[in-house]
Amino acid sequence: MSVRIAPSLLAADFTRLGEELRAIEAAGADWLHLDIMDGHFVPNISYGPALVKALRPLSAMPFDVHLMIEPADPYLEAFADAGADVISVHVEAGPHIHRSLQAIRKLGKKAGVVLCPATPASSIEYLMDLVDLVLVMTVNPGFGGQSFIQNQLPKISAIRRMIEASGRDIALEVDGGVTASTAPLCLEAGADVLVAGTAVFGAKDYAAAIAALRGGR
Ligand SMILES: O=C(CO)[C@H](O)[C@H](O)COP(=O)(O)O
Repeated sequence: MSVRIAPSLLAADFTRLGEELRAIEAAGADWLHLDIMDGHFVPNISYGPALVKALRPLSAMPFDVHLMIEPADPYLEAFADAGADVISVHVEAGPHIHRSLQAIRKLGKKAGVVLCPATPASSIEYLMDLVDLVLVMTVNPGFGGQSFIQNQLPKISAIRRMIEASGRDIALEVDGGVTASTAPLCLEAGADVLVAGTAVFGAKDYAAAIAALRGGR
């Protein structure tokens, strides 16, 4: 299974975002992960579609937009227009997740569903035909630099089994506290996309940090 590394912009130097984006791409990053926070669904505020749009011309990497916002539906079009390739919504962020996922697909984008650490794998059982990506949060969303919640590993494995059973091409992404030490556990459990903020942007050598996360895969 190929591994894709998606550095999270949240940990980049905000005074040099264009340079940071070019640096991670040159260092071998596969995707750019963009964390959108609303100060309501999560206790933090990050940035919005205007930033996604400003960065879009600077990179050919797929833009992986993680919406930590409630409600999400009124903003899907703005992120699609801004240049997102994948748009992910939280299963906990609204009563009609099927509608949100269908709306993302209708905008011509890949649809992702995200689970907070306390949310069981079974919550997405009836969504497998509507998603192109499942994102398992291994921290409670809202902040970078938190510790990896180890008990999410069986959930990652359970979702890998659900994906295999679906027969569909669905990416399995992990986000939160992913480092060179925790990355192999995530890959062993069945993840194939790793989001890392601190472990990449906090490193002196981005290429070495990304290679360490990939672990030779
Ligand atoms: O979604 C997020 C926070 O809600 C971040 O993507 C995530 O926490 C990455 O940061 P780090 O790698 O430093 O843990």
